Amino acid sequence: MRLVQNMCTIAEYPQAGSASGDGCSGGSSGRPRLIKIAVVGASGVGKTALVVRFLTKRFIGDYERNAGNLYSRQIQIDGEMLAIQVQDTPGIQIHEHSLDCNEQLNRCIRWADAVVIVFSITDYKSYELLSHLHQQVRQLHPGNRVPVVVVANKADLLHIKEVEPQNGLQLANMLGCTFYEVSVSENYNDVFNAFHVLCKEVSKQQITSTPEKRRTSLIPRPKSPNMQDLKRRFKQALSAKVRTVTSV
Ligand SMILES: Nc1nc2c(ncn2[C@@H]2O[C@H](COP(=O)(O)OP(=O)(O)OP(=O)(O)O)[C@@H](O)[C@H]2O)c(=O)[nH]1
Repeated sequence: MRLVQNMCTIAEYPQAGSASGDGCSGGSSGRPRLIKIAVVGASGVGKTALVVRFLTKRFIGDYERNAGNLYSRQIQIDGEMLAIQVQDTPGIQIHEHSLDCNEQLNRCIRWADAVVIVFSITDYKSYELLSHLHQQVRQLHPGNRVPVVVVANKADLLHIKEVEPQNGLQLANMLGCTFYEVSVSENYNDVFNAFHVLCKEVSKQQITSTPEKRRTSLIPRPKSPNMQDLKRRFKQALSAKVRTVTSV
């Protein structure tokens, strides 16, 4: 990717959040809490453009094919400074009836606290991929409701649309995801709002789940059987048996 300013890749970025890397510390260490977002979708839907727009406010029309870069930015949400890491992922290849999710993509999804699934309204196949990707996210985060936002991009290209925006909204609702129709090229605010909503959701989850985790770890473990007691009872049982045998 070219011409990216005001951003740094993970290699340059100081590890925000936690040493444990669970993205939930901060607070006590004085560092901003870390929120990790993966952006996934078919090739050419505008994933890189979306990420760059969010991070720099700029639309840069021409990118090299993405190999999966990680970017970061700090934003303030509800008065709290958060460190956001955004993982741009390589475009997914669509096969006949299956999703070709390689290990790199799966790793990104597992790593993320939240996922943005992007499709383009000018590419029906990218829309069809949506439910497969959503399923993949749920499979890779079993028992954990990772927030997912569906972004229908290229809203400025209505004259060549292949997907009715209404269909995107309906499907997103069915999947329980927030939906945003955006034009990365023409509108920064919608892009920002999509990420903002997602960050808020993750932030809320982190805040509510952290004390829960702590409480769970404080619940006493069931005691292991007391060996002395077991031995005593065993001896008692044995001597009772011996008495029975002797008395016969
Ligand atoms: N008209 C229009 N073009 C867009 C918009 N967003 C992205 N594009 C263009 O779509 C093309 C693909 O954008 P990318 O951001 O490279 O798409 P990608 O999903 O990252 O593609 P891969 O790297 O192949 O996965 C580029 O030519 C962008 O300029 C948009 O909102 N409107």
